[in-house]
Formats: sequence, C-alpha cells, structure tokens
Amino acid sequence: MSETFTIGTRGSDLALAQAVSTEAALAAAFPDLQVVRNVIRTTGDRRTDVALSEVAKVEGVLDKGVFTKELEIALDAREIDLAVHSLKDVPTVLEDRFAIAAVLERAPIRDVLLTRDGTALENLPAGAVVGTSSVRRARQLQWLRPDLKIIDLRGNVPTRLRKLAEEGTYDAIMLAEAGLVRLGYLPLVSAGKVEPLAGEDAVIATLHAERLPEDVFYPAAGQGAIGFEIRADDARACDIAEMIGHRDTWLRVVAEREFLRLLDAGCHTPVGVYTAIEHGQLHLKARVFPEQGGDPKTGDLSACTSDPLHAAFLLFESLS
Ligand SMILES: NCc1[nH]cc(CCC(=O)O)c1CC(=O)O
Repeated sequence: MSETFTIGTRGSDLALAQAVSTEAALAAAFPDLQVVRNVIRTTGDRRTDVALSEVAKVEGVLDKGVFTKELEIALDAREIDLAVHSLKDVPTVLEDRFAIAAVLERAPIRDVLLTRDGTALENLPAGAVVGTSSVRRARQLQWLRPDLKIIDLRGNVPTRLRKLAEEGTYDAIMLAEAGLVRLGYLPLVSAGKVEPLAGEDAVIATLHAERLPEDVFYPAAGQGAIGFEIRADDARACDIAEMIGHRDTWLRVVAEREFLRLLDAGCHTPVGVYTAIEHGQLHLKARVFPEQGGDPKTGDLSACTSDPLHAAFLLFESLS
C-alpha cells in the first residue's frame, strides 16, 4: 500500500499525543502507508468560556458531541479517513454513516487527585475546594466526601494543572490518569500512592498525584481508550483500523458504552463504570447517580466475555 491515509485529530497536547500513538501503530502495521495528519478545531476547544455542561446547549450541538462534531464533518467531506478520539468523549450513539472501527490498547483507567502538597483524598480537610468539570467526578466526590466544595474547572490538561499550581482557587483537582501518562507527567505503571508529577514544566512538577483505585472512584465509560471513528461504508479504513485495534480493550469498551447507552446517559446522568477481563470472564461494576442527587444505584456482575452487549444488559437489569 503506498497511497495516503489521513487521520484527523484535535489540536490539544493530549489529542496530539493520541495522534502520535495512532501514527506509531499505523507505521508498525503498514510500513508503506503514507499517513497524513489533519488537525481540526472543535466546538469544545473553542468554548472554554462556559461550563462544559453548557457548551452543547449554547452551541446547539448534539449533547456530548462538542469534541467530536467537527471531526465528523471532516470525515463527511473526505478531508480525513479516520478520526482519533478520546473514546469517553464520543457519544454512545452515532449517526448511521459513522462507526467506531477499533480502539488502541487501553491506557490506565483511573482518576487522579492532584494537590500542591500531596494530601490524599481521605485527608483533605472539610471545606477543601476541588476543581472538576465532570458531573460524574463532582457527584461521586460529593457522595464520598459531602464536606468538600466542588467547583467548575475548564481548559486542557496543562492549563488545569497550572491553575492548581499557581492560583489559590483550588485545593485539589481531578483528572484522568491516562491523560497525565500520555503527556509524560506520570510514569505508565505505579501503585495508588501519592507521587510528584514530572515533565518539562517546573510549576507543574511541584504537584502531587494520587491514583484513585477504580473500586474507590469509578471511572467513566471508555476512559483511557483511544477510539477510531470512520465513515461506516469505508471498507479500507475499517480494514486499517481493525489491524491496529486491541481485542480485550474493544470488548471492555463495548460493554461500558452499551451500559451507558441503555441508561440513555447522553443526558447528564453521572455514571461511573469499569470492567476487567480475567479468565474469559468480563467483570463489570457501576455506580449510577440520580440526576437530582442522592445515593447511587450500583451493579456488580460477571458474564462471559464473548458477549459484551449482553453483559451490559445484565448489568443494567441488575442495578439496585
Ligand atoms: N473530557 C476530557 C478528556 N477526555 C479524555 C481525557 C483523558 C484521557 C482519557 O480518559 O482517555 C480527558 C481529560 C480528563 O478527563 O482528565
């Protein structure tokens, strides 16, 4: 194959890191394929002036599509053949002419609490201010620690880290471990302990991270996974994506996203869900918070890995 293949990505540091991983996987699988990168600005990148939960409303974008719509327009226009996404930002239901073709092997799925002084979540003093723009993180934090104060925090990952390091507004912020690993702030493998960040930025390197185990703080569906969206009728892109996809990650994220779809959580239902594969078994655990507040419904289920859609259905049915 010596023709070109164009991938589309957002322009944030995190998105570009994900594009680099994708290009590396493509280069390894298809040494002769000429891969071109097309960087695209999305509504979510443009509107950093309002809370993330408001962007879709003020922009008239389909909910949750604020980071993906412009990439779909580029797919439609054949300006790109494959869109590289953080899978957790991709709506669970796509228009018929698009499809998620595959996912790369997953990065860590955990959430991380970042502080200036290394205080762990359980030791944050009452009234401490935690910044996040995710309703899932906000509601779960409030449930675990009703004495904390949660306020909105926007911007890309380095911006958020700088806000914590330089301003007195936040005592802590929350981010995905996957993003911190991809940007080089945390090593790939480590225990749940509190450790300093690394990286070129001296201010950011003063911060400390606590990796919260997934059974303590439930991640988002698809967290840590890089997904490839293509035109559903593009057999070549489908073939190419398939070759760099990772099977176990695929089975897990299919289950997680199907569970979210069954809840119709495109709305603002805060949902934490995670999966693991062990000896042919798919393990699923979920916390679903009612929109109005209160305790979550929970689910904990194991099923055969061969049918992740059914496993998600069983998890959905078992919520109590
Ligand atoms: N919503 C923004 C977003 N989308 C993906 C990631 C991190 C990478 C990932 O979870 O795959 C982040 C930042 C964050 O949540 O900290």
